[in-house]
Amino acid sequence: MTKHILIIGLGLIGGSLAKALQRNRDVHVAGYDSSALTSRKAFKMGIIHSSPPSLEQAASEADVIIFATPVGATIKLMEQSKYWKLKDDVILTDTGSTKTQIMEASKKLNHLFIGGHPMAGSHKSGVEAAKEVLFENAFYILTPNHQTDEKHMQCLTNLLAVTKAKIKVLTAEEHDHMTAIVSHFPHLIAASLVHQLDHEEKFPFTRQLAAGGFRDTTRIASANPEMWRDITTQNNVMIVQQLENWMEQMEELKQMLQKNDPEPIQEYFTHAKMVRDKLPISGHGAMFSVFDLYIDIPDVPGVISELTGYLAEEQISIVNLRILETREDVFGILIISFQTTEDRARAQKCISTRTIYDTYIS
Ligand SMILES: NC(=O)c1ccc[n+]([C@@H]2O[C@H](COP(=O)([O-])OP(=O)(O)OC[C@H]3O[C@@H](n4cnc5c(N)ncnc54)[C@H](O)[C@@H]3O)[C@@H](O)[C@H]2O)c1
Ligand SMILES: O=C(O)C(=O)C[C@]1(C(=O)O)C=C[C@@H](O)C=C1
Repeated sequence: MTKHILIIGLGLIGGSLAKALQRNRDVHVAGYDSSALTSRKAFKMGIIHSSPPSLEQAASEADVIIFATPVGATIKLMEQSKYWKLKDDVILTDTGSTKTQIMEASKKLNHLFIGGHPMAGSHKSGVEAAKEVLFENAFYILTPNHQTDEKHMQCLTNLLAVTKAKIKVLTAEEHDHMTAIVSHFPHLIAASLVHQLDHEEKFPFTRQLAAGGFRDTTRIASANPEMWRDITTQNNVMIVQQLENWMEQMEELKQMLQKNDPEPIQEYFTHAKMVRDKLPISGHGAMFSVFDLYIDIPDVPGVISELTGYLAEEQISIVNLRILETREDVFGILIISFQTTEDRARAQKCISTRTIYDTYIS
């Protein structure tokens, strides 16, 4: 029997989920967005099967409703859902980056709610950025509440299986504690690093020098400000706690730097490198939204079109392309990003067999 899914909010996450859920032939994916243009685009792009004009009507036909809206809007929609005529055993769920306030709001609902958060994403937003493979190998956190039973949990897990994400069950508090450390607070650090450029008046050229290091560290600062406003205000206590821990550590770091003893300074970097190098790299997850291939290229005209031409011939799609450094007579590094590890492996093989350029994965 066809399962009717309604996704509310057709941006990066709602659109990606819609695409992935369509892999299952037995589901009908209806999509609703407060922007009529977005709903229309999603329908035209084939991301959703139908674009119902009335949210309440669509909700009444759904077996599963997924709120994929910014977390502030999600809480308001959850409130409204109390007045919708829903099927008795409908499952309500969300994709929000915070969980405590959403799970608190779920207690007032008349229907079953299971919190959700796919730990994969990007600094890009909007339906155009939606990718069917976004959640593959990433953790997908579920936060059941007191009403959740095994049957409904299994039902949602089965539905999400096509995303190829790894389901992990946590409490809302565990979720918000951990995401404050690995997702929310890093976002503030990235934004604060970018703000440092505003204070640099002596050498305006500094911005032009922002190369690999600065760009890599601050990529996430390009994400949707409204989404991050909502995340920061909802998980505020955990984030402030994290900031306090960080400031204590920065004080220790400052003291170490003032002593300027090379040994502990190297140890500081060594320990960070060791922990960073051991982080799991198998999925998109919190760490990777794209997969980079590094290629040593000579600084000669036409080399980039030569390489992209080979990839095009073998139908390997690229997501991004950038050069780290090129000087005359010196090899520069071309970084080509791919959507999946499979694409990257095919590209590496293609370039290694067709050229003499060295390729490597960082
Ligand atoms: N971007 C990420 O990396 C990421 C990753 C995992 C989870 N999330 C979470 O998923 C949710 C969606 O994030 P996104 O990146 O897809 O955002 P997005 O900005 O790409 O899309 C959000 C969509 O929701 C729509 N919307 C806003 N208010 C609405 C309302 N009241 N009714 C209907 N539609 C409404 C917007 O028009 C937009 O199309 C957020 O809660 C976010 O915290 C984001
Ligand atoms: O990769 C990115 O650009 C992201 O910021 C994705 C990221 C994260 O912090 O890891 C952002 C917010 C989400 O709730 C989950 C994933």
